[in-house]
Amino acid sequence: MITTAFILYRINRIYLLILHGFVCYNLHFKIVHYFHPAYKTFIFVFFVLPSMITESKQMTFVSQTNAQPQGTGLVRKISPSNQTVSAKKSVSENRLETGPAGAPEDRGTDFEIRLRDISGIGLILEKRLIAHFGSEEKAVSSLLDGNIQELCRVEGLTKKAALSLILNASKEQSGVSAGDFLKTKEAESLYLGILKMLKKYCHTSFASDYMDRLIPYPKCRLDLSDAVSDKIKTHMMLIDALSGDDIDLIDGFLSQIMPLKTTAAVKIKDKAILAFSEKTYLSAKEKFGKNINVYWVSNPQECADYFSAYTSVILFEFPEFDMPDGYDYFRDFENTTLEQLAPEISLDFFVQNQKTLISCLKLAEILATNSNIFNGFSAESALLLNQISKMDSSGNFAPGTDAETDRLNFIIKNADETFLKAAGVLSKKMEESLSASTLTLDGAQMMKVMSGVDLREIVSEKISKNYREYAASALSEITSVLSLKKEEEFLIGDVFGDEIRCPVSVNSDAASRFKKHISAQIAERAAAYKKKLSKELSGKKEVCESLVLAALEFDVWYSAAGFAAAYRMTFPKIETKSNASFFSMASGKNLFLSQKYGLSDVVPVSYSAESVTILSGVNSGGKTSLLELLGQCLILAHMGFPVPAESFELSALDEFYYFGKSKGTLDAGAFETTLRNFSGVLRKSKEKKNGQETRKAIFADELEAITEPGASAKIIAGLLEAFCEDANALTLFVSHLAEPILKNCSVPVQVDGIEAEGLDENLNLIVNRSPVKNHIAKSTPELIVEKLFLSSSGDDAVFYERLKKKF
Ligand SMILES: Nc1ncnc2c1ncn2[C@@H]1O[C@H](COP(=O)(O)OP(=O)(O)OP(=O)(O)O)[C@@H](O)[C@H]1O
Repeated sequence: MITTAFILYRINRIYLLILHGFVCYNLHFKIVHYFHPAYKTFIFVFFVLPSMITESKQMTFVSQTNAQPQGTGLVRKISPSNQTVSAKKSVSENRLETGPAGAPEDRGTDFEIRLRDISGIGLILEKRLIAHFGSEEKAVSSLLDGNIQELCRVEGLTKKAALSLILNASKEQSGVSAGDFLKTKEAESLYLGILKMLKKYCHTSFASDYMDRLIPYPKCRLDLSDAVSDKIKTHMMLIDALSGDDIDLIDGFLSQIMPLKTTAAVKIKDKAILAFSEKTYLSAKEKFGKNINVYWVSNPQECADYFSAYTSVILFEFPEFDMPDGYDYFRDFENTTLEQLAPEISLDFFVQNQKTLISCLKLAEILATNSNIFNGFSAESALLLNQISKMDSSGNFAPGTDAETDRLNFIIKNADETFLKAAGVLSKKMEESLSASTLTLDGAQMMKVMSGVDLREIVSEKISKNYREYAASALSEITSVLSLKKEEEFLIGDVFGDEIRCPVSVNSDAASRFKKHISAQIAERAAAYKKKLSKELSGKKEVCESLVLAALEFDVWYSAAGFAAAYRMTFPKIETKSNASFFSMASGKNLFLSQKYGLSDVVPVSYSAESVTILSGVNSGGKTSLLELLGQCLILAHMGFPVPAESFELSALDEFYYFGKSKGTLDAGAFETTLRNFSGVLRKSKEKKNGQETRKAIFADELEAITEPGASAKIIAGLLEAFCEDANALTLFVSHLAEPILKNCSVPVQVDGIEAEGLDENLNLIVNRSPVKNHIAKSTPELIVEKLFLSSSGDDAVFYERLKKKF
């Protein structure tokens, strides 16, 4: 009994506990009352009382705000003004407010969210999130802001998991989830179909992921959809104001924006810190070891090895032995920063994210001239853009930004070719000169040759004047082609070697000495530039991070507005007070058909209905498409989005039930499930939310397929009768059985119809896609059979003809 009591205590169910207590008491006092008399007190003090306290706390919290229980420690206070999808009460201008909106849950007032309140966050993840963000408040903010890039950096958190946490946090914040409005699987797939289309307009994965957080809100939380409407309206106005060229530019910039890459673990490979004492080694290892290799050196040989293995050596102290020259010494270890040791580290963030940052800055620049959506493009942003644009992909000068670096790079690139070319010209001149010469030796010269002196020496002497002249001209040509400075000109003096040879060759040692000198100059210049740039950019990282976040968030609303503009959508008018359940649509176009066939090929449909209606009509007349379109409009309207119609008015809803065409005819399983579903809908009709009756739309498409036609008509009639009794239900059933349903219905039900007049010369149905009010339309399947017969041949035509004869 104690065990059971304990289990009940753990699950905090006071009524079960009291029941348990009651049973125990009976058992105990009637049967085993000779047990210890303190048992009764024990049960009450240790199980009933704590349970009552906990339960009463929970009940207080639910009745107060539906927010989470207050606790100690950190929390994010959320006020309507700082919610990501702002819960700011801004009544849409399209709202027909004939009275106060349905009582929203108290989520709109200040409340607190703790990490553990968010579904999916256990103890370990809670700790990791706090460790990563520095505090629980920051972690909660990050979740509510949907900062997926940062969340993905939390240990063990995949993108999928981070997205799911963001959705859960969003749900915790608003108190509602998509499932509160979308009550059937088909309603959910309609919503997912819309999201899929919407996501195609997103330029960044951030925006695409964010779209999952845009859900249809029930009547009691339409304040949240107002915030969405406001955002989309602002961005639609922006799109209207932009020129086609600007739109192309914005689209291009947005497509370049990627999640920011972090540089925390960057390792500098060409630098090393040498320590000559254990103390310095340990401190340097701890402070800089993550980014720069640190070595404890104890002898000159080791020291020399490190000097030659690394381009740059950093010291905080000197050894007792001699060491090579060429190191960077930092006297004040404590105050030396990583950026001072390796300026390229702080530059790395800008290098790695250069494309994204430039795109964001250019986007900010273009938006600043067209709107006030971004906080203006300041002189600081312009400077930042200039600085970041000057870098190449390694943080060096980008081509065209430093004339001297460009000149030096040109030399490196063209030196070998220029030397070879000059050597070729020189050789040719020498050849010409030699072939036009004769050599006459005097007696002394002949004696020299005979005593072993090389004839080349004598020839060289003879032609040296010419050679010097030609060589000088070749060097001057090199100087001019490579735009060499005086000191560089001096360095190429021996590029053709010391001796006169023909053909003339390039002295590879001299050439590589020269190139080494030029490369050193480039490196020196790059290092100085990096140092200067990293100093200028230090402290700008946070500005850049918020700029990128702003650009990503811009993409969310800009893409949503782009989607709305592409399908010429308009904002609906939602009636929140009227007792009537209705919708009224003018010139609507099914989004899925528009996507498939193109907007201009879809015929606009107008239709309005209230309470309970049957929509009858011709096969292929567009009933399913219309029902789907109305579902799209209901969902989008409750999301705060515009709808694909010239105008759309509706009574606000809490729930949407959509039953698509049943796939299994005469399937007992499908039949039973459908009846159970409707029983659930009717049961819920009687439930109240926040003291208000639940307003719902129930759309069903050809429900008759669930069983044989006669029985179907009876079942549907029964369902419609039940819905007629519910003033809060907006019911629209598409059916080919309007007449038998009416016969079986004890209450009058409105029937509208889509009727076809025949086939046109292209065998298209001549049909008015907008239903005629109070009209039972014939299904006229014979028209479709006729169409198939006329458009086919051979065996197919024989088959269709046979069917045709049946009518
Ligand atoms: N508004 C429209 N504009 C253009 N084409 C349409 C429109 N509505 C429907 N169609 C076309 O008609 C086809 C059939 O439409 P739909 O399935 O909605 O008709 P239905 O009345 O439900 O037919 P059935 O009673 O046979 O199930 C669609 O696939 C589409 O190609």
